[in-house]
Amino acid sequence: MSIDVGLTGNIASGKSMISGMLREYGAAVLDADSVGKNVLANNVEGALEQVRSSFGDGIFDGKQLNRHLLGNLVFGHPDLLKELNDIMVPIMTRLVANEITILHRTSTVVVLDAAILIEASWQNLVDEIWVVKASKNEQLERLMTRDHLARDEAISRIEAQMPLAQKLAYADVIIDNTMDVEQTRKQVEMLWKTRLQNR
Ligand SMILES: CC(C)(COP(=O)(O)OP(=O)(O)OC[C@H]1O[C@@H](n2cnc3c(N)ncnc32)[C@H](O)[C@@H]1O)[C@@H](O)C(=O)NCCC(=O)NCCS
Ligand SMILES: Nc1ncnc2c1ncn2[C@@H]1O[C@H](COP(=O)(O)OP(=O)(O)OP(=O)(O)O)[C@@H](O)[C@H]1O
Repeated sequence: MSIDVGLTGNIASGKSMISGMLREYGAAVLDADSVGKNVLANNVEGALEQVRSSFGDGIFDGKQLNRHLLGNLVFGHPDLLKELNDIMVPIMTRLVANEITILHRTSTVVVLDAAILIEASWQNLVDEIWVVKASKNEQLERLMTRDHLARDEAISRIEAQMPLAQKLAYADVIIDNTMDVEQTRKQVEMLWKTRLQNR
């Protein structure tokens, strides 16, 4: 029997690191950030044109979308983030659902790595929800380092997301990533062995 795991948690909490570990054990991983990037890079269903007509030419360098500028715009303004989500989420939902079906042709375990899993109602696409826990300070430090963001840019990205406490209410499994990487790896190894390995 196959299984779909929705791996969520807030920005820079460690989802990609954990999905990378699950991939090493044998899971197929679908990264929602990559799906979103593909939608805009390839103008899937006219998304890029919709973004230009909603947000204007100021976030483009010629024909090229400046993702950093769009991020600075929407993450500071909930109404604008909603406008972007209204364009992106329906398109991404179709792609994510389709991709999960395709991945199941070759893998029994599929992990959907998505910060917006609950916000996008993708909990309906998976069997279990795993939530990664990190403190806001850890998110902030890791985000500034990873994405070379200024403190205020990083804070606005963190504050734009559904609070962790709300996500935890949906959790079948909680992964504590507040310690060092080895402590997290031990939890992931145990979860693989007890919940996924024999699928
Ligand atoms: C606003 C955009 C252009 C900023 O691009 P940028 O390259 O700076 O960031 P990137 O896409 O790598 O996202 C970084 C992180 O931001 C957070 N994030 C991204 N989009 C959202 C969103 N709509 N709501 C809440 N958090 C988000 C996630 O934690 C994500 O991992 C981009 O994030 C985007 O197109 N977002 C809408 C599509 C989407 O929801 N993607 C995320 C799926 S999890
Ligand atoms: N326990 C940890 N200790 C130290 N650094 C960590 C730990 N966990 C993750 N990191 C680092 O923090 C950064 C953020 O982790 P990661 O990219 O996995 O987060 P994410 O949840 O996938 O973020 P996003 O929502 O933006 O996709 C990475 O540079 C990662 O190497």
